[in-house]
Amino acid sequence: MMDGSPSTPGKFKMEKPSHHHHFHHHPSTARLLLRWHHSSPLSKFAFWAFLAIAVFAALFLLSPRPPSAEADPPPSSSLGGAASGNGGQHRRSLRTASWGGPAWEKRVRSSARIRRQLGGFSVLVTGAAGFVGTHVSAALKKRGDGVLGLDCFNDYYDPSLKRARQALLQRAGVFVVEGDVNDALLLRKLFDVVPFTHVMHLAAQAGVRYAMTNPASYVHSNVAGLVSLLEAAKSADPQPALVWASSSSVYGLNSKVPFSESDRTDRPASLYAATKKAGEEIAHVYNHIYGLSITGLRFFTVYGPWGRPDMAYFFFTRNILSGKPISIFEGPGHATVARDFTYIDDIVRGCVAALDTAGKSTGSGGKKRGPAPLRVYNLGNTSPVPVADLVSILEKLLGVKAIRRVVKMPRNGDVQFTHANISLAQRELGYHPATNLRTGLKRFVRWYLQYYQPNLVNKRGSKSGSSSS
Ligand SMILES: O=C(O)[C@H]1O[C@H](OP(=O)(O)OP(=O)(O)OC[C@H]2O[C@@H](n3ccc(=O)[nH]c3=O)[C@H](O)[C@@H]2O)[C@H](O)[C@@H](O)[C@@H]1O
Repeated sequence: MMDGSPSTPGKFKMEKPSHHHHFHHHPSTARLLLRWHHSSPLSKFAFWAFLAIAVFAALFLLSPRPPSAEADPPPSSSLGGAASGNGGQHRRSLRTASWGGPAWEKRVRSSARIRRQLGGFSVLVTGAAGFVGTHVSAALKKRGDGVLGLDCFNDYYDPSLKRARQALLQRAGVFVVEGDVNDALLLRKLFDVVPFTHVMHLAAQAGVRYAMTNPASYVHSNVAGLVSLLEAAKSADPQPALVWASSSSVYGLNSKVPFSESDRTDRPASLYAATKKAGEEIAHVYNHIYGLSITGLRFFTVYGPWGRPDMAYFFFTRNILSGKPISIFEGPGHATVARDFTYIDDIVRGCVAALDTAGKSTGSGGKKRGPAPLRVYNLGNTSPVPVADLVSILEKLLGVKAIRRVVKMPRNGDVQFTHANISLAQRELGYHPATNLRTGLKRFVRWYLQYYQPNLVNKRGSKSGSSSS
């Protein structure tokens, strides 16, 4: 398994039960038993109490882990919603639903309050503690829109990174409610408390290869979670306009480049892609029946500061720095594997433009009043880079040679090549990506070192003046 692999439900290895020990053949066990026999009632009580707690803790830890990642939700902490599920596997939660109440509602309202004069939005951002969600939330807040976040803080990747993003947002005045998009009660409550003008739906189970490990998680977040959200949005009055994250992976085995929105998307190569494609079809239904204004954005391999540790550029950096080998995939016949890597700031501009240009939903209270917009856009960089070149850039920026292992691309859902045609987004959203991979990775590396090795950076910084540009 690759080092960058996320934590998975399977990561808790069950120890083989060892209760078939024949302790009467075992002198030390026999001695222990004898001692136990003569021990005081108090220490026996302590023993049983300890055992009960251990069993309880083990049951909790071994229960299936929650689903989604980047963005999407189960509970915990003081504001957690109801227990989140994972397809058929529901994670047990020791916490009870604790959202709601006047103080909580006040926080929600205050975070969602519009603070600019003309035409401000009130936006519910799902997956707000995710990579893209954090950046979009901060950008909207900065220009005076009201922003309320929702995130489940699951452990698909290190939740402490999500917590750090949450802290960042909190300082900016964005409250991130902890809860699952599958929690219909919580969603209804949020729409009752705030008349959201827009929803930026970024909660999802991301990652292409992890879909082979935990398929249920993709169905839970990307299909059931999306439907749950659309149900809440269509019943809300007023109905919000919805912008959500689809994926470049929907192009699947499409070999016509660059990929245009009108190209075939009926040959996904991964379950992840299939759930995103399903999302696009589901969007059509809710637009058609309920008059919801919906915009799908097909993101192309988004990278940058505060990024996702499960993505290649991120764990390559980690491995290069720690002297571990990295696997660079190649296609059949040594064919290059390449991605249209897109920098986060460009993506944020695309997201905000999609919100700005989203027409209104026409329904209310679940009834359609007229046709509403249904749109889909590629948000890429239109400049694919081979993965091997990405590694060379990282080597230069880090000043460390990578230990490269070129391996045949495993049959794990990856496609060989992505390349976005962005002319539609250019025309209709004014989307003009402005960051090449070198510049974007430089900013990523600067953030990475500051975040993970602040002491080293400060030392280096004090020797050479400044490490940033
Ligand atoms: O464009 C998208 O919609 C998708 O972009 C990324 O998916 P991916 O492009 O596969 O990004 P990485 O997982 O970071 O992989 C980047 C490249 O590195 C390659 N790779 C990955 C892992 C590895 O060990 N070696 C390796 O060469 C992959 O084949 C791929 O070409 C995200 O992870 C998805 O969540 C997102 O939906």
